[in-house]
Formats: sequence, C-alpha cells, structure tokens
Amino acid sequence: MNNLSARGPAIDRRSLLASGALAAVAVSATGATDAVAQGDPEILDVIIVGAGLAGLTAARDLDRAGNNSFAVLEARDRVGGRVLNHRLAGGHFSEAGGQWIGPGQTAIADLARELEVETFDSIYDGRMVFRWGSDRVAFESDGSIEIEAGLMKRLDALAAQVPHDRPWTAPNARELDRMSIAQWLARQNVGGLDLLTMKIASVLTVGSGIGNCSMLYYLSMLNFAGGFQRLEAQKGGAQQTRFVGGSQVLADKMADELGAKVQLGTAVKAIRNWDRDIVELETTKGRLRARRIIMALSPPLCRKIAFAPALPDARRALQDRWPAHAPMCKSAMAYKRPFWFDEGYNGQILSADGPLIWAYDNSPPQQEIGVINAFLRVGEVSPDHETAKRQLTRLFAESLDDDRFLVPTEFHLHDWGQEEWSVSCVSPMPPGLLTSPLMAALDEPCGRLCWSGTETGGIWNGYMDGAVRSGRKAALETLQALRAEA
Ligand SMILES: Cc1cc2nc3c(=O)[nH]c(=O)nc-3n(C[C@H](O)[C@H](O)[C@H](O)COP(=O)(O)OP(=O)(O)OC[C@H]3O[C@@H](n4cnc5c(N)ncnc54)[C@H](O)[C@@H]3O)c2cc1C
Repeated sequence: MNNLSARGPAIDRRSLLASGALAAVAVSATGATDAVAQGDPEILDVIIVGAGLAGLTAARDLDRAGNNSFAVLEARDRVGGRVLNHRLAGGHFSEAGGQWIGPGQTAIADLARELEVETFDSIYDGRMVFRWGSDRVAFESDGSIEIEAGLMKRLDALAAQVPHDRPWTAPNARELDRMSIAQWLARQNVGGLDLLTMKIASVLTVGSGIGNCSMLYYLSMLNFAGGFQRLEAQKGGAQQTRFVGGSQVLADKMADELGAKVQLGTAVKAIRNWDRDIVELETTKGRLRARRIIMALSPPLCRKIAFAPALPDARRALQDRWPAHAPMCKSAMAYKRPFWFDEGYNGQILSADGPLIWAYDNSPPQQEIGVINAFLRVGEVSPDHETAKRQLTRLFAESLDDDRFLVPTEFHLHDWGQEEWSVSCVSPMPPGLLTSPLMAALDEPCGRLCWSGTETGGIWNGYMDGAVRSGRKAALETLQALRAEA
C-alpha cells in the first residue's frame, strides 16, 4: 500500500485529538471535560457515528442550528470516509475515492459554495483510445458516451417511469428488479461495441459487472440523474466537475469548523439501549451516552457493531443482504506536465480487458503538473506497488504512443477492497433486493437510531451528493425529535 497523506495542515491537531486521553476529554460540549475518563459519561444530545460527508454534514447542521451537545465518532484516523486525497509533491492532490459532481447535484454544490471550495471542469475534449486485447483505436471525444441512439432512447424512456425514491412503484418493477442489467441488454439484442460500453459503464457507475446489478436499480439511477448522458458522461454528466484541492477538502473544512467535536480513531463497537431514552455506546476509547444517535455509515458496516437489544429482523436482514464488496482500485500517476495535451490526446484510455478499466486526466486546474488517474481491475493489477507502476506506465506509453509515460514522478495505488472501514464504493444492488419488503428498513428509525449515509440519500444515493442530503435530513429529523421531547 502506498504512502497516503490524508489530511491538510490540521493533521497535527487532529492526530493529537485521536491520541486517546484528549479524545475522551474532547467529547464534552459544555465543559465537564474528563467525564468519560471517569466512567461517568455526560449525556450528549446526539452522537454521530462516522465522519464521512454524511456524518460531518449532519454535525455541521446541528451546530448551525445552535445545538452544541454532540460528538462525531470516527473509526479511522482521518475524516472523509470514501473521499480521500492523495497528496502529491508541490502541494497538489489527486483523489483516491469520490471526486466528481455534475448537474443536478445541488446539495454538494451548495455545500462547496458555503465552504468556499471552488470547482473546475474536467478536461475531456480531444483524442482518446479504446483498447481490447492487443488492438486499439483512437477517436475524438467530446466527453459524452457513445451508444446507439435507439438504445439510449429506450433506456431514458424506461428510466422516466421509475421514480428514484420509490422504484418499486414503477410499472413492471418486479420484473425489472428480477433482471440484471445483462439480462435486459440481452433481451434488447445489444451486442458489439454497445455491450462493451455498457459493461465498462456498469463497472464504473455501479461498481459491479452488468450481471450483478438489478436493472430496476440502474434505471432508478438514470431517473435521478435525468438520463443516460447525465449519469454516465463527463460533459454535462456526473463526471464533469471537480473540486479545487481535491474532494476531501470538503470533509477537512467541515471537520476544522467542528474542531474537538470530531473524535478520530474512535470506532463504535456496541450500541446498547437504543430502544430507551438514553443510549449507551461502547467505543475503542470508552463509553459515551446520548439521547439520539445518527448512524452515518453504509448498512453493511453496521454489522460490525453489536446492538443490544438486537436490531429488528428486517433491518438485520437488509444489512446482511446489502452489497458489501469493494473491488474498486484507483491509481494516480504524476508527471512533470500534462504532455498528452500537446499531441491532441485528452489522456483517456478505455480498456475492455487487462488491469486498466479507464484512465483519465486528473491534473490540477492550472496544470502545473500532469496527473493521470485510473480505475483498475482488482485481480488483474499487481498488488505490488512497483510492478503495478510498470504495468500501467507501459500500458499508457503503448496506448498513447509516448515513452514519456514510462517515467512518472509519482505513483499512488489505492485498493478500497483492503479498507477496514469502507466495504463498498457504491452499492450495486443485486436483483430482487429493491422490491423486497426489506427496503423499508433502510431509513426506518429504530428507537433512538436515525439511519444516514449516502445509501439513504433518496436522490443521488451512492454519490457524495446523496451523502450530503442524507446528513441534512438526519440532522433535521434528529433536531425535531429532540424538540418534541423537550
Ligand atoms: C473509488 C470511489 C470512487 C467514487 N467516485 C465518486 C464520484 O466521482 N462522485 C461521487 O459523487 N461519489 C463517488 N464515490 C462515492 C462517494 O465517495 C460516497 O458516496 C460518499 O463519500 C459516501 O459518504 P458517506 O458519509 O455516506 O459514507 P462514508 O464516506 O463511507 O463515511 C462513513 C464513515 O463511517 C466511519 N465508520 C464506519 N464504521 C464505523 C464505526 N463502527 N465507528 C466509527 N466510525 C465508523 C468510516 O470510517 C467512514 O469515515 C466514489 C467512491 C469510491 C470509493
């Protein structure tokens, strides 16, 4: 695994907070500082589990609403969860996790504006290369995704009938949910280049092959995006816009605002009495108590927490069935400058096989250095850092006809499948789950527990935007519940 620098300048302060004694002190919102250490925890209004975008947004909203009796508990020694910046030389960044936003993602765009984080568009105009086996072809791209016009029309028309927040109410919902994307495409006689494009799009968008994801789920995504191009493309789509400083800067800025309320290195191991007025949390740093808990993490990660009493059957079954595998691996290759633009290339390579799925330009906005990021096929790319670097530089050099690719200044590799606290990038919902009665348990509160995290976003779920929406909703519902009790 590579040498990741996860945090900005505040890392020293936050590392200090993560260091045990101070973390126990930090929970106090009102000044009774060492209560946790003495085994007599102060009762907070709210504890938020998880300092990803959802948890931090929820915390920020509580704070802005005037409530300062809360803490955010984060298992890792950094904030951001599935957003993570690789720090490159010269103070540049490249994202190992979530990075783009696009039209319609208003919640995350608003958050960026509030935090004064600027955005810029990806560069996608130019020649790109498509490769399969030892063959390759270069073609001009404008950032849209080419599939046969009739197929796109059929997908968009079907998606328009699938309400993203209630996909199970769509006409033929059960039939579409029983079917994988692959089965639907086969019924439409889709083959050749269109099938290849759909296979690659599926891996990148839903994080799995077309055989593993429900067609109804994919249609619900097309529905919230507003059509195929809006979901899959760069130009005018969900892969269009980036954040200056890398996406983790959003999480870092929120954490900086929240200061000592965010406790790093504090994994929640058990939650007791969630059905009573005061809930007790056992963490790796001691016990805490609160009136309300916001669970800002993905459903399968909740399985690591021991709940007493046990969660309702439907919630447990949902957590068990929720996709929990993260076969996504991303790399960043840095160069002195983005020389590929000189030759008219946009830096993109799409590959039907081998270690590479999709390489794309990820240079900083002023292009002081050149960066090519890539999504990789786990299992095909060597887990050894140096071997993987050689594999990829050769591939880039061969695909774009330029030996300068062989000598990068830096290389980072990040395999999300190796992460303890992120079991999936996005959720490739398997056929049958979306129309099962278990889905009602996704955001149905259990006693004092409010379920949050991008999976509960309602729109753009699976995306950073969904995470922000889910955090806002959880904060609002929790504040309302506290007020009702007062
Ligand atoms: C490779 C990759 C590429 C992506 N690309 C994009 C993209 O381009 N655009 C986009 O919009 N989205 C993208 N996403 C998805 C996006 O990053 C996520 O949807 C979003 O960041 C999820 O935020 P969250 O707060 O809901 O969950 P998370 O980020 O998963 O946060 C949950 C937090 O809870 C913590 N936690 C877990 N268990 C415990 C515990 N027991 N105790 C305490 N803390 C715990 C975790 O450490 C984590 O920090 C991508 C994701 C990946 C991995």
